[in-house]
Amino acid sequence: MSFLTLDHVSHHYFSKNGFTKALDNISLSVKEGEFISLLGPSGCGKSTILSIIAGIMKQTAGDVFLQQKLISNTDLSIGYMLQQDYLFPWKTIIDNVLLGPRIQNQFTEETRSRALELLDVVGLPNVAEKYPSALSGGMRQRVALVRTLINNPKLLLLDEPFSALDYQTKLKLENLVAKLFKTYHKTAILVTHDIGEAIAMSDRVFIMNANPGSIAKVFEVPIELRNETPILVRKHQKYQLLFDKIWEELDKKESASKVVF
Ligand SMILES: Nc1ncnc2c1ncn2[C@@H]1O[C@H](COP(=O)(O)OP(=O)(O)OP(=O)(O)O)[C@@H](O)[C@H]1O
Repeated sequence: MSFLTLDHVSHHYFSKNGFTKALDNISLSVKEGEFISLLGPSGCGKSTILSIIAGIMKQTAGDVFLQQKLISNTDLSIGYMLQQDYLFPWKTIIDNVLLGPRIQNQFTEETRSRALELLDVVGLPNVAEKYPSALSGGMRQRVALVRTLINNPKLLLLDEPFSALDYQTKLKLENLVAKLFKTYHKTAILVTHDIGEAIAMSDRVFIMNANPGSIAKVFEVPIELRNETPILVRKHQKYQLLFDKIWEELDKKESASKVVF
């Protein structure tokens, strides 16, 4: 049964620059516990899809269902993680993590214990009373991950969460997130420009067309790759084969948009 369903979703923006048809008739479904990635040329509507699922923006047409219920803008069962960590510099790490539950009047001592436990799980056992400026980019992004997980969301939306990090830190965080999400059986949608990251973390990879955004092709990641860590998966022959196929598909789109290198 589908956990998340997008049913003929279209979206148009109206701005001072005019009318943009961002999404055209997107239909997809994600199973519970599944990890999918969205890959596609810049401007194909990946972030627009996440904003609609998160309930931040209302689509122009179509419906979005989470566990068969229409998504509302107050749905706390959806967590959203972005490229920037958006930690408040004047608040300690623990206060940053607990900000959401406090605003939602859901703070209890149990929430605090859970926050400390999650910081421990992501390898940050001694940072609770520190300020964000004392942490590296990778550490801050791990705090952002804890802040996203503290509400125990059923669905996680990840918008290029590792793209600002150096390569080594990025691989380590991919590893951590993949392990954590498998352990907690989380359903997730990752937006990325990195083919390797999409293959390494996902069960399925969705390739998008631009102008307007639509789903062009869906690649299933072979089961052997799904059981590997994101670091080891890159050594697999099937990884290379899938990488080449996805590259070819994306290359067609870049050529179609007349970007020549
Ligand atoms: N607030 C907005 N007002 C007007 N047009 C917008 C707005 N946000 C996005 N768009 C347009 O909608 C289309 C889809 O944008 P979106 O940011 O969802 O794409 P994306 O695939 O996430 O891009 P990128 O990979 O560059 O982050 C683009 O043509 C963009 O210019």
